[in-house]
Amino acid sequence: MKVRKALVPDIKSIHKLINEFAKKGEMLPRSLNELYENIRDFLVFEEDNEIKGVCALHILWEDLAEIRSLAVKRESQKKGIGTILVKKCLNEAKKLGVKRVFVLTYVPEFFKRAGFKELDKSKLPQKIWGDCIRCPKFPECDEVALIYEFRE
Ligand SMILES: CC(=O)SCCNC(=O)CCNC(=O)[C@H](O)C(C)(C)COP(=O)(O)OP(=O)(O)OC[C@H]1O[C@@H](n2cnc3c(N)ncnc32)[C@H](O)[C@@H]1OP(=O)(O)O
Repeated sequence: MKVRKALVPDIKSIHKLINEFAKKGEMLPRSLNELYENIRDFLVFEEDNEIKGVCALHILWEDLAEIRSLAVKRESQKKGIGTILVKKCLNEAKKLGVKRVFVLTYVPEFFKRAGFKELDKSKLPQKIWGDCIRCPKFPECDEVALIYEFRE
């Protein structure tokens, strides 16, 4: 078992994993193009030569990053993989010097267990809404915003 940076040959598996959940409305879809362009944001959880989980950390501004596209294969859920991936992304954000990491999600309870606090979406800077125009739900966003702040 290992968590590692995603590689180009992983993208098709990552695409399938994310979009299976996206088809059911559980998370936002990602195109192959977006995945290749942002590959350096992605971590994968690999076990028995299979990608069982994926998560991305996207830096947005001097003091703000976003955790995106977290997905764990249905049969591998509830074994701690999602938490491991989120913690790795938070560690990376800390190392990079980012002070706050937010998520937009339909599973706020999972992120609360990982130390995130719920936040009024309107408190997030305008900059983050740039990507929302491509979201199928725009402008009726029903995701919950949560934030993780590192202590000084
Ligand atoms: C920013 C975004 O990307 S939001 C998109 C999130 N992704 C999805 O919703 C896609 C479908 N869901 C999944 O892939 C997974 O269920 C995930 C990623 C949400 C959770 O991954 P898992 O590996 O199952 O989580 P993990 O085993 O680390 O669970 C940690 C804790 O959260 C709880 N938890 C897991 N999923 C959920 C959930 N959907 N709602 C509430 N609590 C949850 C677990 O019960 C566990 O609690 P415990 O510590 O008391 O036992």
